[in-house]
Amino acid sequence: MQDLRKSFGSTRAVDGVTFTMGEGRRVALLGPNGAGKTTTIRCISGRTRPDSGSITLSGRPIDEAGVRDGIGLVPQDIAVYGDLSAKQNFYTFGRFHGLRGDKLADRIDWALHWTGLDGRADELVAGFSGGMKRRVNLACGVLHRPHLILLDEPTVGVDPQSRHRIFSMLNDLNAAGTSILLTTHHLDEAQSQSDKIVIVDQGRVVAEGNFDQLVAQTVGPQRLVRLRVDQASQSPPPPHHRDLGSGPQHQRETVTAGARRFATLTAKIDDVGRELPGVLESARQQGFAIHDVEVQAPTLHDVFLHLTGHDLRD
Ligand SMILES: Nc1ncnc2c1ncn2[C@@H]1O[C@H](COP(=O)(O)OP(=O)(O)OP(=O)(O)O)[C@@H](O)[C@H]1O
Repeated sequence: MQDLRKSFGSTRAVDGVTFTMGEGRRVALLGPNGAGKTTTIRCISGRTRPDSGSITLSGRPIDEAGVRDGIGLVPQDIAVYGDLSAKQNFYTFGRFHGLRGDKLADRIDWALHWTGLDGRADELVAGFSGGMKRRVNLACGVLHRPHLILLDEPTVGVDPQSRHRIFSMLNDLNAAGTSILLTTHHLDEAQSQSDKIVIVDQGRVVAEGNFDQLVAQTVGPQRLVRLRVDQASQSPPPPHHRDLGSGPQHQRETVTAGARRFATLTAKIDDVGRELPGVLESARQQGFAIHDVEVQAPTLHDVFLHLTGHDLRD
């Protein structure tokens, strides 16, 4: 995708988006509400006409006859027929995708098996749970064996167990060579379900790469060390800033549990093996009894904040 642009009136929904995917890859478009993710997906699927820019699939312009046949779209809103059974939905969507005869019958069997709905094939979808409806929605978009699946927020409103199941289904397709482009505003989903993350904000790509590359490009390898210390022996209480020997550090909070007072001290270090012993020793020399140590690696949240200056949920 090269320099894709789309405005709605004065709103620049997509403002020059460029990225590549690669065959068989799993790419996550990560961004807050209104970042332009859905509009990007809709431009690829042909539901929205971009103002400018180019999209190619396996080297062919996406508007060329037949190219979009290799794409499967799974929309954010569940778009299946509640008054039809799972099997009837697969039959109907299979026909939309041009399947007929034995091929259609084979794919209906496959979809029922893939969604785990073999035993509920003839029940009306309206009576299904949210997670089951999502699975039917997913299968309806991929009945025709697309090379590329576009998934717009595939797990909105589903419980963690259903989420896990949906991603396991997608992993099966990806393992068989299908490329997957999904939009999400879940940091954990982007990190665990993709081998490349494209971070979008206000219609623009602000960074792309795998998680390690994004961390290296932004916050770097710095770890946050949290020491939970016992202040019972400290008299008078420690000042707010303490020298733990490495990086900036400060006293974060003091809590009282019975007669004991606990405080959390923090330090930032680059090399856990080399610097952590010094931090612990420094706290010990200052008279703190250490209860707990937590070392926190940079997260995608830190990366996003670093890049955009705001939280993903702002
Ligand atoms: N059909 C439309 N008419 C007018 N404005 C639109 C239309 N579609 C999208 N927009 C606007 O374009 C911007 C980008 O919207 P889009 O839905 O692409 O973002 P998104 O990242 O997918 O957000 P969400 O996570 O909320 O779905 C928003 O400001 C949105 O209000």
